Amino acid sequence: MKLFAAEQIYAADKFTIEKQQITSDALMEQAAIQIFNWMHLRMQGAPVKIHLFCGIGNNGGDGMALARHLQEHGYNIGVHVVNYSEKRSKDFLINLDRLKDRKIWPNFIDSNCEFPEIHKDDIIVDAIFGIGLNREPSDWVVNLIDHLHKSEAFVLSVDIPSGLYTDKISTNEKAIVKANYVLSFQAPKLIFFLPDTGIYIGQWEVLDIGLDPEYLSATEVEYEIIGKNEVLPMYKPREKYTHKGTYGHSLLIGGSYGKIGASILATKASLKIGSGLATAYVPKCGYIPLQTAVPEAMVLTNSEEYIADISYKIEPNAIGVGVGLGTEKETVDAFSKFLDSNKLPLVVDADGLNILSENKKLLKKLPENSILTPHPKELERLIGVWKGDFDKLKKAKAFSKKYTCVLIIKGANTITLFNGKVYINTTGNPGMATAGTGDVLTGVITGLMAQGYDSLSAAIFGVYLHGRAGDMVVEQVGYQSLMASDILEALGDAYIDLFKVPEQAPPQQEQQQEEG
Ligand SMILES: NC(=O)C1=CN([C@@H]2O[C@H](COP(=O)(O)OP(=O)(O)OC[C@H]3O[C@@H](n4cnc5c(N)ncnc54)[C@H](OP(=O)(O)O)[C@@H]3O)[C@@H](O)[C@H]2O)[C@H](O)CC1
Ligand SMILES: [K+]
Repeated sequence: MKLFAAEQIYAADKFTIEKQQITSDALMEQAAIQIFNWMHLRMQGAPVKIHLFCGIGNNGGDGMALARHLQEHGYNIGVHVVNYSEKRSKDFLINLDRLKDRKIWPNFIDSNCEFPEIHKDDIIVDAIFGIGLNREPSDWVVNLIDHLHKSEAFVLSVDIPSGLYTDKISTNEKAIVKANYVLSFQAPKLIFFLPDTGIYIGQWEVLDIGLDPEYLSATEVEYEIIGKNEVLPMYKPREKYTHKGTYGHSLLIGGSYGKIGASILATKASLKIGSGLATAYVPKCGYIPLQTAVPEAMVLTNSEEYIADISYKIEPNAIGVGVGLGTEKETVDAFSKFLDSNKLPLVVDADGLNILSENKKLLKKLPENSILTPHPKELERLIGVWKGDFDKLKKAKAFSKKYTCVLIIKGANTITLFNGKVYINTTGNPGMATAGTGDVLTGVITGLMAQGYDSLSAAIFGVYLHGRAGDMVVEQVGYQSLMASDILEALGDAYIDLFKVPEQAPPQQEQQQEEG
């Protein structure tokens, strides 16, 4: 699903208004009705007090129009205008008048006013700022936001939590509304998925307000979120008259004394994801563990406790390197020599990444379209420190461009970057923050490449399947007990699930069906 920048949303508004020959306040009305339907379906006329805090722009206008619909259906509302500027938007004013026509007189709040009392069981609708925030809110608005938080009431934010910018990080965390739920128009926003800003969003849902679908589909975006709909077209079905050679040979280079488990996990994962053959290249101390734990795999060995040379006669289709590798001087030299002769794009993880960041000149030796899979600390060693998520993305994009590599930034929403585009994964859970899950991911991606997936597809699809396997197995074992081997075992279920459960219909469609 595409994630649009604020300017693209404003442009889509303009285009839709012209094409459909409607007014901008009709679009606002559409947005407000969608929110009203959402609330009404859940609240069923409950007499809970709803406090609507509305700014003076179009986000506030949405709130004012919503207030009118709630009032018309008998809800117990209090409308508060957060009067932070004299520059009220046209559609805000139209909706203010419509409220007044119905004898609803909002409470105007400014720097000199007492804030309204809010009870813990009330509901707050946050329509103070939307995607138009362009500077830090005044101190009194920050105090108001603090007042909202102190009430402990449920907060429903319109479009985005007020105080979040769409393209940068706020300098004052107190100026940001913590939303229990966000109803976002047309598409989710990038900030919902970044660690610095995602913390302000409990849950989110998208409401279709009728922006022109053709315009949206023709609009090129920098950011996409990846769910089942996005990965399904990548899937390569298994054909009848084929054999193990058809599905490629994965080579997993890694392991050292005490870290042979990493090689076992990666090698097994490459087979579990469908590689026809797999070979583990490990130091001798890994020979028996590997042959015992993964009888399906072949094993090549080198010196005793760590890899001191990388040479082989096999012809793999994909190579994953780095898991459990260690950073001994001889290993670094072996890796460097290997890079001189190797032509296949690599999947590099763990100590492979550490060696690269300690010896940056080796980065130039990586074949084009190699995949690097750092967690945040490893990323920092590669690209340097960053100031906030947007700076991190900028630096990561520049890095991926400079070395023509796919960069996978592991985290709560794992992010894949390539060729200036960013793909945000939606599967996975906190239970996966545990030893060995990265090794499994390396094996998964290597195994996909062995089967002929190009680097970017292998990265996106592999991250999705790995997360989905984690999500499926966590339901049986729970967050705390989830182990990397459990993910391995669930990879097959993740594949089957691709075709089993249709992706949930967007909520507003369900709503219309129920109502109609
Ligand atoms: N297609 C859609 O998604 C639709 C979305 N709608 C809603 O519209 C908002 C965006 O509305 P907009 O009026 O552009 O912006 P805001 O409501 O977020 O902000 C209003 C103005 O406030 C000024 N501003 C910005 N930051 C501050 C600040 N810190 N202090 C005071 N004032 C501030 C700014 O104007 P300036 O000229 O003063 O710079 C903003 O313009 C979107 O989020 C949706 O909720 C439509 O209703 C339907 C279509
Ligand atoms: K808001």
